Amino acid sequence: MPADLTERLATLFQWIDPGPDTSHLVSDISGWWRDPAVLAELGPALVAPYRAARPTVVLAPAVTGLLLGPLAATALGVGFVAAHKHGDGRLPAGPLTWAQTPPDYRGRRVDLAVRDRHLGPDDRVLVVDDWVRTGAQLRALYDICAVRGAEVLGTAVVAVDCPPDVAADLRITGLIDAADLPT
Ligand SMILES: O=P(O)(O)OC[C@H]1O[C@H](OP(=O)(O)OP(=O)(O)O)[C@H](O)[C@@H]1O
Ligand SMILES: Nc1ncnc2[nH]cnc12
Repeated sequence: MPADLTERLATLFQWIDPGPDTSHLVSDISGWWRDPAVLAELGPALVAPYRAARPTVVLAPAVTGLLLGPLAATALGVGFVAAHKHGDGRLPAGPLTWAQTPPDYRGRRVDLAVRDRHLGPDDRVLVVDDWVRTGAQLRALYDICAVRGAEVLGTAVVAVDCPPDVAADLRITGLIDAADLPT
């Protein structure tokens, strides 16, 4: 993890109390996008561990992945594929491959879909996301890649908040350990 970037990610992060109707704090990562130097460095830092494996495409889930994925893809000079969530009202038309997640960090099972024409057997896929807790969404993305015959190289996230065995199993690299974010 690049030490200077990691430090700035921590400085720009906040936990927010959404108000009296909510029992838990929510993460606010908007400061990462607002800082021009961090925004410019995120893509190159995320993809650095995977360059040698020559990914052909970056895959990321809605909604935050739609921001981070293209930063990573442009850093590599490859294209970007979005994974859409059922229920967000913006399902794409045409042939799709679906997978359902195990229960995620909110206890939800999420249905994710990827356009078939954008992912295939010639692809070596780098998955990108902002945060990983249970790995549920990543597992569904890996399932979709398997159905499409694409090879998953691993996942690059900003904040690693999962047990080490999950990180090892899913080949996750990160820019900051969530334990190092301010409380
Ligand atoms: O490891 P997991 O338990 O799967 O949790 C991590 C996922 O959950 C968050 O997304 P969320 O569904 O909250 O969507 P968002 O990007 O719209 O915030 C985060 O962006 C990851 O995709
Ligand atoms: N964005 C996020 N994704 C997963 N787990 C989280 N915990 C706090 N914020 C989170």
